[in-house]
Amino acid sequence: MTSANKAKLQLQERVPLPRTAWKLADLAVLSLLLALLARRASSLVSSGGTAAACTWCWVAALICEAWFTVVWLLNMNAKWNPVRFVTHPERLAGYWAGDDELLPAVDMFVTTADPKLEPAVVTVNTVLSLLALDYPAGKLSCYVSDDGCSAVTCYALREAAEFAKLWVPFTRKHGAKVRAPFAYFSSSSGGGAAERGGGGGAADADAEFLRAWTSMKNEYEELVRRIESAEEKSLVRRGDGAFAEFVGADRGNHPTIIKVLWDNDSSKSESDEQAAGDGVPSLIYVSREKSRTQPHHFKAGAMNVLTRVSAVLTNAPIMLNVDCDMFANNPQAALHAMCLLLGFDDEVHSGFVQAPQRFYGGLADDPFGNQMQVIFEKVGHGIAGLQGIFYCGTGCFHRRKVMYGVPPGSGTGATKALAAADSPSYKELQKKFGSSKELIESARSIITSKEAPAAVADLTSRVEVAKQVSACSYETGTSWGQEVGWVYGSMTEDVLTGQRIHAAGWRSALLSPDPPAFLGGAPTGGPASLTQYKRWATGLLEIVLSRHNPFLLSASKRLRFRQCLAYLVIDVWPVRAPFELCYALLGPYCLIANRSFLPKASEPGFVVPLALFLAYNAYNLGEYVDCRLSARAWWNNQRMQRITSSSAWLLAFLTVVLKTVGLSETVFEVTRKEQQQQQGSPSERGGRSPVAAAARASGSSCAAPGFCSASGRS
Ligand SMILES: O=c1ccn([C@@H]2O[C@H](COP(=O)(O)OP(=O)(O)O[C@H]3O[C@H](CO)[C@@H](O)[C@H](O)[C@H]3O)[C@@H](O)[C@H]2O)c(=O)[nH]1
Ligand SMILES: [Mn+2]
Repeated sequence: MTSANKAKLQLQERVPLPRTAWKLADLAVLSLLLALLARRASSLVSSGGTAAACTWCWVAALICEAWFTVVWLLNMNAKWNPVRFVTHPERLAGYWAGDDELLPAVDMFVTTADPKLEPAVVTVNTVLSLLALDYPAGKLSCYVSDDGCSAVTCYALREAAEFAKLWVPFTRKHGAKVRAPFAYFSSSSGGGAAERGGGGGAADADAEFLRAWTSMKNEYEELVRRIESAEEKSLVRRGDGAFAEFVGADRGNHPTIIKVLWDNDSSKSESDEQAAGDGVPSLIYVSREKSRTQPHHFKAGAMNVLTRVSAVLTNAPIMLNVDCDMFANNPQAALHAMCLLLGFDDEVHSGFVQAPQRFYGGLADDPFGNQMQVIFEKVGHGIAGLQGIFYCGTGCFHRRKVMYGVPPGSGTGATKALAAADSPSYKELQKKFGSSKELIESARSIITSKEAPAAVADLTSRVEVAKQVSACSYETGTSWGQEVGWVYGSMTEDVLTGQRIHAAGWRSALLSPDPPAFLGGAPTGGPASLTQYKRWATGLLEIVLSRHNPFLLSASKRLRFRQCLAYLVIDVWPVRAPFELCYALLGPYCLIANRSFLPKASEPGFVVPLALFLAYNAYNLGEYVDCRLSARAWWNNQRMQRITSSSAWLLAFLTVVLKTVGLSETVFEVTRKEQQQQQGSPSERGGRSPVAAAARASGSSCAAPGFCSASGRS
């Protein structure tokens, strides 16, 4: 083994997590389920059709219980061999011999769709946290897709680009632990010298830091104030023409608007004494063309436009995508991800790198059951041990070539020469990627894994080309939305797209550094949360009923069988609804009709359902305890599970039935994002917070500037 390979191995470790006791518990519940089925089947046979209504109940119960057993088996499979990935970003320097130039570039995508449901301040915080990541700024570019076509969002980002010139150097200089300003100012302290490690000349340094902190906080509050007072109409009317393109633009019908808000390259020529290192990453605003006559495919469509726009501008080999409300919580997130993208001997192991969804500001004990901590912990790590974690739509690093449909094995080592030899023809590329010459050339360089093409010198000079590839009609007759890019046809484009990648033979890696790489917002209200569950369930059933059904992919492509079963754990959500509802109604029905669907307490057979009830609930509660969650959270989630199943999942089931018979269409209902504070514990985040203290004193529940005033909106 070469020394380079050794260094590679050390960037990450794949650590199997032992769970012998859990496996025994899995089997115990399974045997009880089987015993229940066996007893029920045998008593049905022996009763031989006496007492018709009773038999009817028992048959229904048998069918439901058989289904529950299938669901249990699916979950068992998904959880059986969990793994964890440990990443060592500090070793990256050794890997490259300290030459940052060798780190791959990353194009970062943020999507926003509605300035009302997704306030611009939220998006701005996400963008700022990405711009301030610990990574060479010249290697990062941030693209924001605005499906809302809002001048306010564009204005907010333009202001954010200005603020970033202060913010990025500030966070780097002081080693800020979290780089979304709202989270930083609600958790850090201007007087917290300890936070920065103290050291010699501490008093002077402290005074200087306090000055810098205070002035930065003022700047941020000013930024928030400007954004919140910005008005669509007056911006558009403004004389300077900066927002001229928004005049008369209707969000469902308008030409493409692309604005280079900041070009990192230009910072190098500028003698800006503020700019530390190589300055601030580029920031590009994109509002793709919309027309009422063309489908726009919701988020998947937006992601594909960003993929193409970035291809003709910066063409980074790695793409990071986050939702507008999901900020980078760990400044080293990109470096940790690189450990997984570069750290395997064979890149097949990390076709993409996904951080589990974690939420900030969530309600205590998860009353709406939408934080899904146990699922991510148990099923997430379990699937990571199979072919790899699912793509969750946000907090994910993709290889561009994987998105372009390149199968594993091409372009590495010995096969590299081969791939170059049968480099696809211009015609083939045109058929797949569409007519743009620039896009075809950039795709060719990605597919053949040639050296990264020289970056475009001046981003603005390419805007016209970028507009061409963002047109509504660009995808017509190409492979976009099918074999290339984000896949169309499901409300859960993320699961569908990840499935295609796994079916191509790639594996994926789970990114779980401490602190978590990204934090997002979860709905804090019942209806929003149920709407979200309904959309997911709709999308999942759409997948099951399409040609992307996991069984078909497993039979015809390289989706592993156990991974296929793992996908089914979530794919069957809506299908669970009718069974769970039926079983829940059996009890009341039997009470009213004076029947029973369970053995009487005096009968010996009673012990099986009783033991199952106890074992199943103890198992579930045990999982919550294992994830350091409260019994209250367990109870809340059990309750929400019943509600979700009999409302959101059931409606999703019916929606897809209606869609299948051609009576309705499915639409993506955007989740409302709330402006709220970061609720990380101050001690964990580094010290007391004067802002929080002030907020407490004034009786306000919100500590983050700019996040209080508007919370009444939701
Ligand atoms: O037409 C649209 C609709 C949505 N979005 C964006 O898509 C993202 C996700 O939308 P959201 O309403 O927040 O949905 P969630 O249910 O919270 O999202 C989860 O589920 C989605 C699939 O249903 C995934 O795409 C997301 O990444 C995942 O976080 C947001 O950034 C939106 O701005 C668009 O860009 N265009
Ligand atoms: Mn969301």
